[in-house]
Amino acid sequence: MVVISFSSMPSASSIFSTYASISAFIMLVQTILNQFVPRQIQNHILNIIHYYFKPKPNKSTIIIEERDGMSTNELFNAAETYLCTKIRPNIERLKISKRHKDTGVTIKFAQCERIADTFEDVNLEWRFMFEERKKSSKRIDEDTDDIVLDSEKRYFELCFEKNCKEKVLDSYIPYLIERAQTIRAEKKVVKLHTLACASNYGGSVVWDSINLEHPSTFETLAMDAEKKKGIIDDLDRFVRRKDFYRKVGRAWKRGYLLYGPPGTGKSSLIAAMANYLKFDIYDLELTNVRRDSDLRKLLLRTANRSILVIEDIDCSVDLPDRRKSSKTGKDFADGPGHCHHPRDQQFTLSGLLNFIDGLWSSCGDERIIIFTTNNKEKLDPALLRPGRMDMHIHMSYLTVEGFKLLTSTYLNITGHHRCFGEIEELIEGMKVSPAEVAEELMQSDDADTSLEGLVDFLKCKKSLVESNSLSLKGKGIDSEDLDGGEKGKGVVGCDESDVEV
Ligand SMILES: Nc1ncnc2c1ncn2[C@@H]1O[C@H](COP(=O)(O)OP(=O)(O)OP(=O)(O)O)[C@@H](O)[C@H]1O
Ligand SMILES: [Mg+2]
Repeated sequence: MVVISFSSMPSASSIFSTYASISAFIMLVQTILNQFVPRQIQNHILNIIHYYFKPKPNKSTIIIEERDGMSTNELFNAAETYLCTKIRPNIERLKISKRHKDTGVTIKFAQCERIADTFEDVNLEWRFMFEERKKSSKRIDEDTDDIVLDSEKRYFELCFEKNCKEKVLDSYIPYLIERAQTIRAEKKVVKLHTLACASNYGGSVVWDSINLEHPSTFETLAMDAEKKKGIIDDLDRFVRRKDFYRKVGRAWKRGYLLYGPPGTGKSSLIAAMANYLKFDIYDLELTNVRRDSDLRKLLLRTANRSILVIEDIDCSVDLPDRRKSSKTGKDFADGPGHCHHPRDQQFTLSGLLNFIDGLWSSCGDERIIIFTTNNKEKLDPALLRPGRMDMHIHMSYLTVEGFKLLTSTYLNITGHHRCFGEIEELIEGMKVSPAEVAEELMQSDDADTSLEGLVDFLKCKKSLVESNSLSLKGKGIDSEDLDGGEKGKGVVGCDESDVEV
């Protein structure tokens, strides 16, 4: 909610509705004084009348201070961010700074400034002001958690015609907040939060963050174009559906399950999603979490507009299923994806799922959760049931279309190359991951050498696969059975059983 204070005071001139009536009044007084009062006293009286009755501009002023008590005034920050995009050459002094983790410089005003703006035909004048404080006041810097001494009071004055007050409050201020959010989102550095052991917290795990430098984007991902568009549209729909989620009474979260063989781009897709949405990633390494209570603490310390990632869910930790853990209270089943738990591991799949579906998702907004696995069929059914993961995305082996994208990003080849025919035939007849091909394309600066190397690599892999499958057939084993359930090698895309909410 925005708290507003106006600084305009009722003036004597407000007694008169127009400038014309004030002027008429002054002329009348002057005529009377001319007849009865000596010249010197006349001037004195007229000065007083002018002082109190001079026509005042019909303006309102909003004051936006930097602090509201001890807290930061978000409107001040929004105004500062917004106005820095309106800086004209006439501004003489600016402060610029860059912290270690920033990608660009931050611009701030260095002296009192006036900046004009217009919004739907309303003329607005901003004034940046600061005053020396008699006594410095302490505050905590929200970025660094350091205690800072403020020796000056900084604020903005926003002046406009009085009759535009409603438009300014109801439309211009929300517009300014939204613009500032967009500007900040564009400049935002995506962070990767990983688990670290904090010795000063009794050895418990805490989040530690670094800038996410992963350059993966949707443009560089070798995927079927239509499926890629499907994922982008899904993300766009998710972020703009705040009111929808509220209306239907659902927590504003979305779950994705990425599955497929190693090196097909599951982690790259996560990075592409984070870079696209500018959401931070929380990489939850389950093997480092011992108890449900630790998990809860960690999840509650994740921020809004973030992606919680649990990679290799089938093998990162043995997660006993809900039924067995609730009945026996101890650790559990053998079988696919289940091995014996270490004794001190009091961590359950139900703990994870309950918390994610329940309290965690209702405690924040715009949460995305992504599980990845190489073996979807080994996952606990509790994870796969409809409604749990909203979209199942199958990342599969390289297609010809994917190969074309890789050669354009890695080798800048957009047209044809003499090796393409042979490579495409080889790719169509075998299972090769984008990671393997990408690795070959990086072998040389020279495109011809890289592509010739790729042909050799693919031929070699093909003959290896063929001789392996021959020897397996000799032992009566179907090589398809050893392929982690990967059926065929269709393009990367959504499963037929994808669940859409
Ligand atoms: N679909 C793809 N498009 C473009 N590059 C890809 C793709 N898949 C893999 N790569 C390349 O291969 C590397 C490894 O891929 P990535 O780590 O995303 O695979 P993964 O599916 O997560 O594998 P794993 O199952 O082993 O975790 C990436 O850094 C990227 O360079
Ligand atoms: Mg991965």
